[in-house]
Amino acid sequence: MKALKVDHIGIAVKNLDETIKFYQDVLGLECQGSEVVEEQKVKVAFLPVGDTEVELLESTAEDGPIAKFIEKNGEGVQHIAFRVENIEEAIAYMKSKGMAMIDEKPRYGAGGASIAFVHPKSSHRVLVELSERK
Ligand SMILES: C[C@@H](C(=O)O)C(=O)SCCNC(=O)CCNC(=O)[C@H](O)C(C)(C)COP(=O)(O)OP(=O)(O)OC[C@H]1O[C@@H](n2cnc3c(N)ncnc32)[C@H](O)[C@@H]1OP(=O)(O)O
Ligand SMILES: [Co+2]
Repeated sequence: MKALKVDHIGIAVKNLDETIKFYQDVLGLECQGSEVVEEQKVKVAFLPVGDTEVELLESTAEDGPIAKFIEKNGEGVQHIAFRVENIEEAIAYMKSKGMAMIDEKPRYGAGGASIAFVHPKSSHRVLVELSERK
C-alpha cells in the first residue's frame, strides 16, 4: 500500500460562506461547489489548489464530528485525506499494521469518493482519511 497524494485537507469551520470568502479573496482559490454529506453530518465545500484541495466542513448537527471538534478545539485543521488506489486493500493493510480503524468498511465521501477514517490514537494524533476516487 502506498498513499498516492494528499487528496484534501479537511478544515472545520463555523460558517462556510464566510470562510470561503477568505480562501477566495485572500488566497485566490475558487470554490468548486458544495455538498451536504448526511452520513457525516456536514456541509462541505471544495477549493482545488495545485493537485490537491482544501475541504471546508461546516456541521449540520450539534452531535456531528465537526460540531464536537469545534466545541473542543475551535476552528482548524481536522483531518488530512490521502488518496489510495483501492480502499478495501488500504483498510486491510492498515489493520494488518495494527491501526485502529474508525471505519472498517468504506463509506460514502463527498463527490462519490469511497472513504475510511483511521483513529488519531493510531496515527500520532492526526485524523487520517483514506480516499479512493474513480
Ligand atoms: C465528507 C467527508 C469527505 O471528505 O468526503 C469528510 O471528510 S467528513 C469529516 C468529518 N467526519 C469525521 O471526522 C468522521 C471520523 N471522526 C470520528 O469518528 C471522530 O471525530 C473521532 C476522530 C473518533 C473523535 O471523536 P470524539 O471527539 O468523540 O473522540 P474523543 O473525544 O474520545 O477523542 C479521542 C482522542 O482523539 C483526539 N481527537 C479527536 N478528534 C481529533 C482530530 N480531528 N484530530 C486529532 N485528534 C483528534 C482527542 O483529542 C482524543 O485524544 P485524547 O484521548 O488524547 O484526549
Ligand atoms: Co474529508
